Amino acid sequence: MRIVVTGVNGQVVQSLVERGMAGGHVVIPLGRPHLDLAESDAGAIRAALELAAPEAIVSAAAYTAVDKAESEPDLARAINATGAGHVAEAAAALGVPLIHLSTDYVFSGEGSRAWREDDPTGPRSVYGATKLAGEAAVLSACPNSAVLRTAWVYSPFGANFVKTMLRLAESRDELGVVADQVGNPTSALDIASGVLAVAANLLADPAPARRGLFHMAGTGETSWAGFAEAIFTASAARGGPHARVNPITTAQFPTAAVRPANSRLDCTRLAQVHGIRLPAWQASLETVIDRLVGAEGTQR
Ligand SMILES: NC(=O)C1=CN([C@@H]2O[C@H](COP(=O)(O)OP(=O)(O)OC[C@H]3O[C@@H](n4cnc5c(N)ncnc54)[C@H](OP(=O)(O)O)[C@@H]3O)[C@@H](O)[C@H]2O)C=CC1
Ligand SMILES: Cc1cn([C@H]2C[C@H](O)[C@@H](COP(=O)(O)OP(=O)(O)O[C@H]3O[C@@H](C)C(=O)[C@@H](O)[C@H]3O)O2)c(=O)[nH]c1=O
Repeated sequence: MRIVVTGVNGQVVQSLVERGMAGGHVVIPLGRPHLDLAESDAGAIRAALELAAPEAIVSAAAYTAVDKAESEPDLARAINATGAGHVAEAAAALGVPLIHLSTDYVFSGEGSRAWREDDPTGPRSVYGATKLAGEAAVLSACPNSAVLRTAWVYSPFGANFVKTMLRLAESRDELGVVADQVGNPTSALDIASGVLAVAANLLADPAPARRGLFHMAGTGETSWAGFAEAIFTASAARGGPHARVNPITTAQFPTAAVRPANSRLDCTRLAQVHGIRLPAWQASLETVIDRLVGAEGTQR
């Protein structure tokens, strides 16, 4: 496949390049200045994508700074909603399938059951609200699309919770980490493999049943505190940085944006329709820590 992906330095973009090339695909990252989701109009976005001659498009660029979005709602909306809609319009005009990524933060966080695709949304943050608007824009502009909601993404690339924990542990013996927000940690490398499989399925048979909204997250759940403990156990086993985790409540860790307490995603539909189930998050974490913590126990 010849896949064009929006963004260059993003976690999912870099994972797609790595997994795509390993699988014999051509993956072309398309980023600023040629494709700026905040600045480019619909015509410029379409021209940039058309020039790259995709067989499928992956929309992985987004405004992902959850707290900062609270004070930059217009920019977050321009990228996550308007920009995503323009990418979808282009995919429809070019007649190629589109895979668009979205988030667990579209949900309110109430209850304790894992969220299904048809559950009511209720974002608590600007980031979540703009991503939800992006989903609607994509689904209405490009019928041959799959919107994949994922969660708690980490990888050897970019910025993420795993790298933050390892960095903080370089200078602290103990860290307070919230224990009352629960979700599904997801490796961007696993997302990349899942995205490639969905793209191949849509190219082979774009039946309406294969399109639409899907949840795609790591198998198994934990809290941020549980995730941090697993990170430090895996890092310590390799001689890397580690700290004691002090489980705290959300109220004890004030942030600009409200995060869902229950972020669990039910990924049954993806398994039934596309035959895809991501690995257990603990196994994928080991793979990523292997790459982040060097043989001599230092952070790479
Ligand atoms: N990170 C997470 O925990 C989660 C992420 N998601 C979703 O998954 C997708 C991928 O996330 P992830 O890989 O972590 O994202 P990152 O934060 O790692 O990367 C964001 C990407 O978006 C690009 N970008 C930002 N602003 C613009 C702009 N104005 N024009 C063009 N590109 C822009 C960045 O550009 P550049 O290459 O120039 O840096 C970068 O490639 C996103 O849709 C996100 O909402 C869903 C759930 C969890
Ligand atoms: C750094 C730190 C965070 N926390 C808490 C704050 C928050 O509730 C939780 C996660 O913090 P972060 O800010 O790293 O993660 P956050 O930016 O909220 O991560 C989210 O990113 C967006 C893009 C998504 O789509 C979501 O799925 C999710 O992955 O951990 C602590 O309790 N202690 C700490 O030392």
